[in-house]
Amino acid sequence: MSTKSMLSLNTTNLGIDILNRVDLTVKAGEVLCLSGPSGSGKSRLLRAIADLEPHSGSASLDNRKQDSMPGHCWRRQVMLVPAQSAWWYETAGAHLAKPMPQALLALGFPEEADGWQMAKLSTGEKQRLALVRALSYEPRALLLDEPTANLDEDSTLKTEAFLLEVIREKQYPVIWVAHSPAQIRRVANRYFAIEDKRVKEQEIPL
Ligand SMILES: Nc1ncnc2c1ncn2[C@@H]1O[C@H](COP(=O)(O)OP(=O)(O)OP(=O)(O)O)[C@@H](O)[C@H]1O
Repeated sequence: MSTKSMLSLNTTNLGIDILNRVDLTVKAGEVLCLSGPSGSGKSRLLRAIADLEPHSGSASLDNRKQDSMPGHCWRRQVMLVPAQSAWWYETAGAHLAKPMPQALLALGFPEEADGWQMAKLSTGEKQRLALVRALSYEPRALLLDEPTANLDEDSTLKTEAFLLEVIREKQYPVIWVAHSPAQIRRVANRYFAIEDKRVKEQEIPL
């Protein structure tokens, strides 16, 4: 059964050493793309929002504040998919909170992928599996760190289309770190870039 959460993801005066005063509001179903030079703090901003990194200021899901709950409860709701994920179990399927046959199929996995040995998966397969794992936990917001970085053009387009469909259906607020102007154009509702230690809104590239 599909459950819509319709929550907005907010940051208020959030800061880390290399980023100042980040105030973002991402509405339900909205994709906010974020770019910036290498080392400008994109991944660390996502980690701070996921409460995995010390920071000042706060983050909230509607009126529920990050610091009102234990970190692991917050992260179940505000799900970070890092550029590189850690894997604990022997098989792909063992990492999923519930069977996800449609998502696996949509991301180009064959039916038997559930039983695949993690050690044999390619980087791109792991990246797609990390998205399926995140969705299997039924989060309420997504933080995606370059989710198609290791994928070829065809898989990139497939993955974008799949994510946009899920985001629309579930109405997740999403922060999506992306470098490619073409991808930003395809997926972003709003676009921000890091400049001079600040996150600034920009025109979506033409
Ligand atoms: N725990 C830490 N304490 C202090 N500095 C750190 C820590 N972790 C990473 N850094 C530094 O913070 C900077 C920002 O790192 P981050 O991974 O957020 O960059 P990024 O914008 O995501 O870059 P890229 O596009 O290359 O992935 C880097 O210079 C990195 O070396």
